[in-house]
Amino acid sequence: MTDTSRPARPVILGQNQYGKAENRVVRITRDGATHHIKDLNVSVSLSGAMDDVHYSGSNASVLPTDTTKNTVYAFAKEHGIESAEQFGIHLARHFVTSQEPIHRARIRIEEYTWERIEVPGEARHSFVRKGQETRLAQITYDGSSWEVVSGLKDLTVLNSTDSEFWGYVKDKYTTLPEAYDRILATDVSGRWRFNWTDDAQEMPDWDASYEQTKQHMLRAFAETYSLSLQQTLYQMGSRIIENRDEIDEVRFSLPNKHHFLVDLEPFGLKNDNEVYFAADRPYGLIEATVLRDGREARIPADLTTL
Ligand SMILES: O=c1[nH]c(=O)c2[nH]c(=O)[nH]c2[nH]1
Repeated sequence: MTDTSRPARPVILGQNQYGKAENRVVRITRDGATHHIKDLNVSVSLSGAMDDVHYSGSNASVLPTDTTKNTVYAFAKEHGIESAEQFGIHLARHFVTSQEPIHRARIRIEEYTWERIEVPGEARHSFVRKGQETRLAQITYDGSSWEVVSGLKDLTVLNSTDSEFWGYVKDKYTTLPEAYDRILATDVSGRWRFNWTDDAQEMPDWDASYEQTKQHMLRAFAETYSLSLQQTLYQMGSRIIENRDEIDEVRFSLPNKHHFLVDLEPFGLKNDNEVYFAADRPYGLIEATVLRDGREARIPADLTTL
């Protein structure tokens, strides 16, 4: 019998996934006059037995992307948003266990944080957007095992000393002067993968883990006497692996935000490492994975895809 669901052409369908991207959901929880806010951007991506819709246009296995959007909002009401990771786990489990054709769900979440504006009196419902980093989470579930990768982006940090860069390769195109006291600045983009993969394991405390991981990263940045951004990156990653048992892999993408000393000689002034030109481009881009020994690297090299 010929299989009419697949066209008799030397063409086959490859990897495919679908869902609703960037569902912006804001959940207010009221505790009397004190309100709490969670502000997420949730992207749902589902895959499984989806050949027919591509080959023949049969939608019999397709849960509409519109429904996946509605599910995000309904779950925000029904389950609340305890943490980005917990919310993503609820959603991923729901899609895989409630729809037979869906074999894998990937939920990506960006979280924007708000800080309470403290005012005299009773009112506790005003917030100011925290200008710091965006928190990230990606949850993937295939019906038996979990992969949780958390992270952050746009966390801007700067050391005004304790950074050098010298002893590098010099060829006929090298003009960079060696630096024995420079500014080191970067916008941290980092991801870390948890070794929680199974419902039988005790689940990490996602919020506590995030805060501690961020603190280790920042402290390592501040405490490392840096001979290169590469060395600082490794210190940041290894500090996390050494201190957080629940994390097996960390990947960073760190732009080297160059600060060049301005030549003030034309004005008869000496620049004693005080006045810099903050260049926005080009920038060095330093990227690496730091891994618990014996574990597999799974975070993609290009963090812009995660
Ligand atoms: O920390 C640095 N690493 C480099 O690889 C590099 N290259 C460069 O020009 N400046 C720097 N700084």
